Amino acid sequence: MTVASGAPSSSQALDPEVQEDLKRAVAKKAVEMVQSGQIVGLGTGSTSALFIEELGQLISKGKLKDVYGVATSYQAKVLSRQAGIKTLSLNEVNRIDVAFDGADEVDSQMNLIKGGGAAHTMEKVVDKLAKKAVILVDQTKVVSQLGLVFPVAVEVLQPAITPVLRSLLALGGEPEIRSALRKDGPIVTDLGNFIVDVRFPNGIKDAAALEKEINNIPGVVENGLFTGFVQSVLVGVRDGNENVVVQLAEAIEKIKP
Ligand SMILES: O=C[C@H](O)[C@H](O)[C@H](O)COP(=O)(O)O
Repeated sequence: MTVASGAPSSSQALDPEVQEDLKRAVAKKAVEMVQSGQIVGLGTGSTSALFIEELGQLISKGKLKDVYGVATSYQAKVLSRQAGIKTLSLNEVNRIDVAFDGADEVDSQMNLIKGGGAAHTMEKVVDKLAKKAVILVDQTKVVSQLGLVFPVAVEVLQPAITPVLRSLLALGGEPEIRSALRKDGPIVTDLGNFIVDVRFPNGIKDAAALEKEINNIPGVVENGLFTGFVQSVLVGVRDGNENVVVQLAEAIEKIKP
């Protein structure tokens, strides 16, 4: 299965309303994968927010029972509460059956860039602990090479920011401390750290190696490259007839930008 021909390439922006329709269609499809009694990892971001809303509706209609969420962020926790989904902390569960999460970029190997919402550290913990991680994206997120458009988010301990910036430069990146829209100065994550966005102007050739290299820098908490463990991606696509189609890719080499 490939993403439908006629779909705009990932570099082409979609009308925001169309993109929202694709995300909604993916969220609706994804909740069909949840079963009663499951513990579900809940990602962060606009696509995950739609998933949480749809999941809450199934729970409130009684179509799903005894489902608990494990939230990856403050946002996911608040949205879950609003949607009527009970959440448990990671320390209160002995398993996560399945995690649903968004992404900023996905390549054909199902490697990801995440962290546009600065939540990638706990997302990586929850997604990797889950028996299965399902990634929810619209067609604009599918790329031929990671990093050509989106920077890699790196969560950094505040006192280590300067040496970490130096090390990221030495890796060939162009690091920039993420600043807040409505606050002067850097954003501080749910975990109390800074975020550095690192651009790699020629794209990322070996995402798995770069993920490890960045995490080896002392002072780095976690970076937004997710490599080698995702096996399911739901992609919302607008086909040649302008219909919304949701495609499930379940093996590497199955997603084409
Ligand atoms: O930190 C945020 C997350 O990694 C999000 O899952 C990612 O940025 C995708 O978000 P959205 O669904 O809003 O594009």
